[in-house]
Amino acid sequence: MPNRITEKFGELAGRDKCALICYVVAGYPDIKTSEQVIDALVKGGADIIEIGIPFSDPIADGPTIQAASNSALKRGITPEKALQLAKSVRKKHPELPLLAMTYSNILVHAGMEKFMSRAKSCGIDGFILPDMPVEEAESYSAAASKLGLATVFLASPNTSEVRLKKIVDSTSGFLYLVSVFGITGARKSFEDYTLNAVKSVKQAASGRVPVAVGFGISTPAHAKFMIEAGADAVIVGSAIIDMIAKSSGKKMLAGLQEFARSMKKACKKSRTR
Ligand SMILES: O=P(O)(O)OC[C@@H](O)[C@@H](O)c1c[nH]c2ccccc12
Repeated sequence: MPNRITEKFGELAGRDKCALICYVVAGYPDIKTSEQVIDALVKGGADIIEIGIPFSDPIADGPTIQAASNSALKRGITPEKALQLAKSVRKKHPELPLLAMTYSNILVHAGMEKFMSRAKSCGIDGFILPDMPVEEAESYSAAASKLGLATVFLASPNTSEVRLKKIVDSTSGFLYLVSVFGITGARKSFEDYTLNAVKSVKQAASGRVPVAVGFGISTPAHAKFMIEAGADAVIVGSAIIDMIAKSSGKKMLAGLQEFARSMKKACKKSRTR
């Protein structure tokens, strides 16, 4: 089922480019600014945006994103307000692939299909639910395919071959490979096991679905490392949230645009592969 995500990957592959996927927390530091953050990242070259819908118990998130989520929740962000943000971004960026990144409790609480249908009407192209294992995703995947929404499933460096096959068969849009063991948060460097994981997941995906790598990526060199291992996209979250926490106003937005530009510049496939 083609949608903005698959079209974007197709367009980039044709130009030997990789996708830069950026994660923002809806409502952090406030709704208006999070929309300006998205504008700045897109201006800098971000290809796909993950809109984080803050949740009270973000188990897979490191301190940076937990703090941002808690701050947004304290300022009164709700799933509905996060979807309103998506709607406003959609108006400004008709072709920008948008993913809702949140925890399955939010969907279950609101009514799975009802929430997904509402998200679709606000311009969301797909979901990433880090706590939705592929083994329990039947009704979620059924609702998504009925609505024409992508469901991005996650694999990690120690995902078994059998489970990886299930994830490749079930994921749509792209497959999210978590680069390291542990939680989100900018890392200084990556070890060989990450390199080997990218290669083996790419092999398992065998061209059926793009592979995006996330967790810890915060510099162009990191992006290059993942792309040279075979990644079709890199995902950056905490490094962006850190920049928002450390700055404000026009300076912060200009910094984010420049950061996205420098990361996007590294997102090109080396022809030698
Ligand atoms: O923050 P990092 O280390 O750059 O990783 C991306 C990550 O933030 C984003 O994709 C994400 C935010 N919350 C998550 C929860 C689980 C998996 C992934 C995520």
